[in-house]
Amino acid sequence: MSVKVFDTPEDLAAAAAGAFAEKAAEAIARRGRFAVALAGGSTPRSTYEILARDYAGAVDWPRVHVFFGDERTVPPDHEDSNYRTAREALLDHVPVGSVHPMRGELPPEEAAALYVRDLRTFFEEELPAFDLIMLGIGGDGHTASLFPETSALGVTDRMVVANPVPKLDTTRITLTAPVLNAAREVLFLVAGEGKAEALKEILEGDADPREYPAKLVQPPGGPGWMADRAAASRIKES
Ligand SMILES: O=C1O[C@H](COP(=O)(O)O)[C@@H](O)[C@H](O)[C@H]1O
Repeated sequence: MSVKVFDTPEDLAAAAAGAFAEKAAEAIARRGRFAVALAGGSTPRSTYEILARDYAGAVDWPRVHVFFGDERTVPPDHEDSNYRTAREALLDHVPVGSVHPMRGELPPEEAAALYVRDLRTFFEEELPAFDLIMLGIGGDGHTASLFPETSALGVTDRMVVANPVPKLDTTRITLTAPVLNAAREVLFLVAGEGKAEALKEILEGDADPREYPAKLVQPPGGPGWMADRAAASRIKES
């Protein structure tokens, strides 16, 4: 598995923004639209800011359709909301074609069911073929809101689920592995020393995917990985 390693988180963010723009141009040239699922958490914020600042005129934004890989069960203006991060950093600044937030303010089962409906309406196919899914990882090996040893990990017959996460005493809304693995491209962004051990286990360890759920993400061609030097400090140089 090859990992692109960057000296700083800023270099990583700049490269990720460039990759986003490149994938968008390719998808729009081939299919007339770019359907992307954004990552949550803090890592991608600077990538979104660079896209808003440096790519405002360089991406055909009205043909970009924005979805989310996961959401916290909070209202859209809450500081923990993945939608809020994306809106503040990117979506308020560029004229995207459509935005599809997960409804974190609703009961999570209802939010998951609504998102399934949203995906079906947009993609009109059994499994959505996202042009790009951006993901992060947690220091515990989770990705999207697929946390270690949680019920969502074994789900193969639903696209979106409400996933109870006992250790956080909450429930998250998340795309499931079949959707992540049906994407044309998946790109992981990983920054910081706190992710180094998990990244090593995910890429080089033989632990079960139930322990490191990011291992479940295996789209055709494999996922792409971009990491800063701190996150990549324990993997074999690639
Ligand atoms: O909880 C989450 O964690 C991961 C990683 O977040 P980060 O703050 O360490 O960047 C994220 O990818 C996921 O979408 C998010 O909801």
